[in-house]
Amino acid sequence: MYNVFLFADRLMNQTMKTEGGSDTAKRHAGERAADAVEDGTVVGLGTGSTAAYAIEAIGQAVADGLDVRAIPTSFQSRQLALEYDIPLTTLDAVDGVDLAIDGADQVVDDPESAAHGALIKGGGGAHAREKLVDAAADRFLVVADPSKLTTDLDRSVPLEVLPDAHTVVAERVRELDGEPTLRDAEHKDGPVVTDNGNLLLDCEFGAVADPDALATALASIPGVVEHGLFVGLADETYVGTADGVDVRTY
Ligand SMILES: O=C[C@H](O)[C@H](O)[C@H](O)COP(=O)(O)O
Repeated sequence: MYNVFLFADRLMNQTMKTEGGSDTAKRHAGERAADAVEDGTVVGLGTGSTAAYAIEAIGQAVADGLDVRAIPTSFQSRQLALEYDIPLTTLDAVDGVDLAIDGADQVVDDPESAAHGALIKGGGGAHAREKLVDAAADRFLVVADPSKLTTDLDRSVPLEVLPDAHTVVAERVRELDGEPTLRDAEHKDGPVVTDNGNLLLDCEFGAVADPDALATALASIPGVVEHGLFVGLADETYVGTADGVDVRTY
């Protein structure tokens, strides 16, 4: 019972991080994604309030006998996996990742666009390890509620940067017509420090016309550990609704 309250408390904190979005929709997306986890496989556990519902459902399946090994993408997802007794492993201890389930801050939902299925991630600062695991997976399944769908990626793009590099990276972002802001912590003086000991720059570019080109430009800046543009990585998005789930396949 204690674990249930702890989970609910954590989930509430995660949910407060996101603007909008229905918990019912998130739960539907997460639970349906957990159904895709097959016996005997390696699964990547994403981060955030939507992925947390998938982790909860995988935990229940494990309690019912499902055999999986999971690779968490953050301190948060590792803690949830431990609470649910989901067996854990690491990327360097497995031959591959069968399936990764992860949330997103924005998902391009426009079949006419070359960017259909492109994502912005990193609202929780976890995108570096998320990209590592999501990109390694044979199948990357995004879980989202309808508030995440967009025709243009127009939220700020998070960059995880080496601490010494934040001013020089910020200057390079301005040269790309972006406006960088060092992410401040809410319950600590100073900046957010990621799970990897780095800092975060949230970079406003307006509506990103060519996510692939911006991703290439950001990746080439020395000191950038990882950016939050996920282009060409997602295989499917499960969009939770009040009644069920709509599936996008790319
Ligand atoms: O760094 C955080 C991750 O990229 C999350 O997956 C993303 O922020 C979505 O989180 P949520 O499902 O809470 O909106």
